Amino acid sequence: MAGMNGLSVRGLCKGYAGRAVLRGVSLDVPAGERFALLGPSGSGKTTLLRIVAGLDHPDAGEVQIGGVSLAGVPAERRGLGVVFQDPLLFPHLTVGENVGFSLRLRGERGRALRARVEEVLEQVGLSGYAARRPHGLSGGQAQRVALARALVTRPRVLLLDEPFSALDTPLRRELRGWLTALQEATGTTMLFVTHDQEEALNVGQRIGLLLDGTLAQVGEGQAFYTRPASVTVAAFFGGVNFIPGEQRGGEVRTELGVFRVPVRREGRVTLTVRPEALRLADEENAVRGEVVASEFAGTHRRVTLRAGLQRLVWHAPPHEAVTVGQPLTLACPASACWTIPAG
Ligand SMILES: Nc1ncnc2c1ncn2[C@@H]1O[C@H](COP(=O)(O)OP(=O)(O)OP(=O)(O)O)[C@@H](O)[C@H]1O
Repeated sequence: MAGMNGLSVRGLCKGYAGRAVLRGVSLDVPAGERFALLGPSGSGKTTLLRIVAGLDHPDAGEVQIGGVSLAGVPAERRGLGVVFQDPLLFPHLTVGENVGFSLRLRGERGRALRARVEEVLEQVGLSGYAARRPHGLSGGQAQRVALARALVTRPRVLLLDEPFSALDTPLRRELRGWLTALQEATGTTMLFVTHDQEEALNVGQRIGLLLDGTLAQVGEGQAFYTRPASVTVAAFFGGVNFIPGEQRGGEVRTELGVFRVPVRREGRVTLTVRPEALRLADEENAVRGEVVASEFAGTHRRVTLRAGLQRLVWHAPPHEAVTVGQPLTLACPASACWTIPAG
């Protein structure tokens, strides 16, 4: 039970013209949580959001809020607020009229309506903007008006589909911080769709990674780096070191030697260690090899070590003096190692 305003998605399937886009997606977003749905272009994020919003119908599965199915409930009666990448404001209406639009549709008028509109405009940092027209607004302001319009009816769940993708990076960062604070103030359950990892990590208290219509992993941001569920997930988050091995308990036997790891398993595995976690040291889990590449990459130096048939990538400090051809010993701290069951 996800609480009164918790969102649940159960076994959602959707295809277009015989091509599966969602292949049985189940997801629980507890009441009051900010959940980021992350995935590359075409992974099915928008399709999932549109089904939750009631703008599209699933082939199978259902959506629930507070444990109650929304099957057959039209979009406008689902108690949702939706924000898209395009703010979609009515150009001929004022900011206040845009924000109050859905309240008017519900028959609200007069002072109560104006007071509620002013209240949400203040929440999004635009008090005093009610009489303005949309055309004079900046991109960030227009998107905040769209958010005010979504919040004005006090939705049970707020859905956002790439709301900041059209804006430049500094503004995007600012709006994210501001959205997070706003969500904390209102306690609204939030599903935030993005293709941007940094944005997902920033906004989401938890993240769901959607790959090819399937949730590849759901959890806290850090787990995608330190405890990836698959090689694909690890690679999506910039993992590059994958070493086949045979695990017994907390040790993995590989071509590069025996590694101590913080997870116990038995059988064939892929050992992975983050490139930024390697250390220039000769200690536990050390790998000796020869540098075959050393490239300055701005925030770090990308060093490739060859050891036997394996390659290990290390993100060294940017000004570390490492040259091609030199021997090098790198330690893989046990706490930074992880294993993924093979096959
Ligand atoms: N109405 C539709 N008719 C046919 N195909 C569709 C329709 N809607 C989506 N698709 C296809 O479904 C796949 C998933 O689309 P979706 O928009 O859900 O992905 P996405 O993860 O949101 O990607 P993007 O970030 O590019 O929007 C795409 O291949 C898309 O072409």
